[in-house]
Amino acid sequence: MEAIARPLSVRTLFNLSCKSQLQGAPYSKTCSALRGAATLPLFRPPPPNPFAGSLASNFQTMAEQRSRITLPPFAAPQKSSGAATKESDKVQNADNGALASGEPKKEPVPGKDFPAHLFPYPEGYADVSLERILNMPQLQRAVAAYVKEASAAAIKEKGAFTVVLSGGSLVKGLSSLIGMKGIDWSKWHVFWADERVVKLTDPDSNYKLATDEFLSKVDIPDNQIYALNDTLGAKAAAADYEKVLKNLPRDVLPLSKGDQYPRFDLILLGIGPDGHIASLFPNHPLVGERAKWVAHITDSPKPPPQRITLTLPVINSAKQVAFVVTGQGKAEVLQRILEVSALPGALPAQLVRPTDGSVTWFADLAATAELNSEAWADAKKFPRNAL
Ligand SMILES: O=C1O[C@H](COP(=O)(O)O)[C@@H](O)[C@H](O)[C@H]1O
Repeated sequence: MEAIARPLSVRTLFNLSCKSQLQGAPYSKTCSALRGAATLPLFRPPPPNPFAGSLASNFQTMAEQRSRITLPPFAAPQKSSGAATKESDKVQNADNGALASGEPKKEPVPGKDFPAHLFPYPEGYADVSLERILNMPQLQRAVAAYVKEASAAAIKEKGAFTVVLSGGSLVKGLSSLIGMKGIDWSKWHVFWADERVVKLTDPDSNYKLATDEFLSKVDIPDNQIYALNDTLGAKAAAADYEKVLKNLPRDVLPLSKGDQYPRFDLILLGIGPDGHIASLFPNHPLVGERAKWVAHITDSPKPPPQRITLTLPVINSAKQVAFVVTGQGKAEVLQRILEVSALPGALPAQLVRPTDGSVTWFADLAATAELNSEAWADAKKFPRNAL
């Protein structure tokens, strides 16, 4: 009797609030906020449902609490019209940097004519979407399903699947692929977006992390897992990795249009709380690297200092790029990446704009807590700096 009359504890109320939202309506960020913050008014009505924005909330089931938002496209680069006359062609060429005499104007060289990291935003116009997913297990399942689909499509098209892994928190998410039916592991070729220049047995090695969590538990042939040569220093290791990529058969790893860079089927990226991707750090001259496929860094702000990394144009040549972002610690940087126009180079993740590919952001609710996605429809461009 006494037990029934006793008021519900604060913790119980919080949990009930979350539970009812889970059962009756999609989870809202109030739910996660309530779990941690006792200062919020207990009975404040929940804010508008973040899954039901005016943008296309075109994916939502009760079994998997998630919503898919297609982001407004990047501004497309101007293309010359096929029907242009000779005169208008000249104007177009002049606009594009060619002199009227037909002699090409010299391209300014990053690092020489202007600071390497202050180049303009790349002119990609990829499809970008954000998958906002309730929690870690659901996010891991969603990422696994997406990777499986990408692998099936690539194997059907060219008999091989080239997938690039990052290190860090995203690797755990790949464990949901283990035991999945219908994946032809024998056709997988695995690479790294970045690697720390340490022994492959070192706890800091991205290879070791992926091997422990995932690669040792699936049947990918060893000679199709392209690890760093850990007997070399950073500079030589980057050159060696680039050589490995260049020597692969082109039916496994084709080149992008223009034959300049490799075109991976899928690149999986995490982001650091500073907005770094792979080992391309904010305002580091390496962000402006154009000539190399793989570059080295010896002063990484995040330890260990010596690393190798794919360069930005290689990332932007991929068929599909997926970001996996989880946890409250990433909420602020995700908001800046998706809603604020930073100086080019200040947030390397903003420079991921594949020329002929798609970008999918997989993020849990904690990581999306700071987004104002309801207002995105009005901004109609990326980043949505009008917000
Ligand atoms: O150092 C690195 O950090 C990033 C982000 O890692 P996270 O643990 O914060 O998710 C990672 O993507 C990169 O590959 C790694 O070398």
